[in-house]
Amino acid sequence: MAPILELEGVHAAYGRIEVLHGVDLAVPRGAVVALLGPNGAGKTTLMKVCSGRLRATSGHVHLGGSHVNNAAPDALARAGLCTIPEGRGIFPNLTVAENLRLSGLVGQASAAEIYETAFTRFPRLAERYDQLAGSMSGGEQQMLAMARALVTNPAVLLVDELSMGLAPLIVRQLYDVLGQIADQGVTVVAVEQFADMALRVADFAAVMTHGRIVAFDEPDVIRRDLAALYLGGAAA
Ligand SMILES: Nc1ncnc2c1ncn2[C@@H]1O[C@H](COP(=O)(O)OP(=O)(O)OP(=O)(O)O)[C@@H](O)[C@H]1O
Repeated sequence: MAPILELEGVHAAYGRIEVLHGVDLAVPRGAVVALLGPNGAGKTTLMKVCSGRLRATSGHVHLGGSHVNNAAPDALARAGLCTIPEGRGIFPNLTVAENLRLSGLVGQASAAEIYETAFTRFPRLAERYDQLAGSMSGGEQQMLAMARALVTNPAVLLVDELSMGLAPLIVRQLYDVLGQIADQGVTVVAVEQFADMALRVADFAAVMTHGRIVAFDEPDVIRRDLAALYLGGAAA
């Protein structure tokens, strides 16, 4: 089956400094792909290119078979690509309910449908319906970010550092939910520093160092080779 998200020879830069040096990545439809790599490897930059927040200077990005290099973030969202950015992208001064209603606009769902989707998956958010998002715990905020993504009914979900600032137990629970979301047919790409957590639910893992993908394989293979890949970079 053709990959749902595919990158070919993608280069990207901040000003004159190139950060992605020819990224090739094929994300199979319905899979969970963990995108691993050391600090500064370019993982977040790759997410930005995929979600239309940074233009590739060359190369190709395909979503569902369509060429989407220069597509704007809102057009990509309508095409089924949803991003949970580093820092979660929620509105801290709005309530849980308001945050959910805003995201639902993308899919044109009613408020009742939005709440049902979000609260079925995350009952704890229902208890905090009127609470300001910024006053919730980090784990609850990440649940809200995931719920906001879910209500857009995405085909592909890009998640950047789900674990950021959270206790390992919470991270484990959130990854379990991500696995359940994937079981419903959503393709997931999860950028993660804590390789173990992401590899537990991943179908495949990609390792990025120095702006290139240096390995793509099943989690057990990547787990075994991870240290060498991080250190060697160009070894694979
Ligand atoms: N807005 C920016 N302007 C200039 N350089 C940037 C910018 N954002 C990132 N960089 C640089 O690009 C490189 C890749 O950064 P990126 O955030 O993509 O890496 P990462 O793999 O996600 O790292 P981390 O795991 O630490 O978040 C780094 O050298 C970083 O300093």
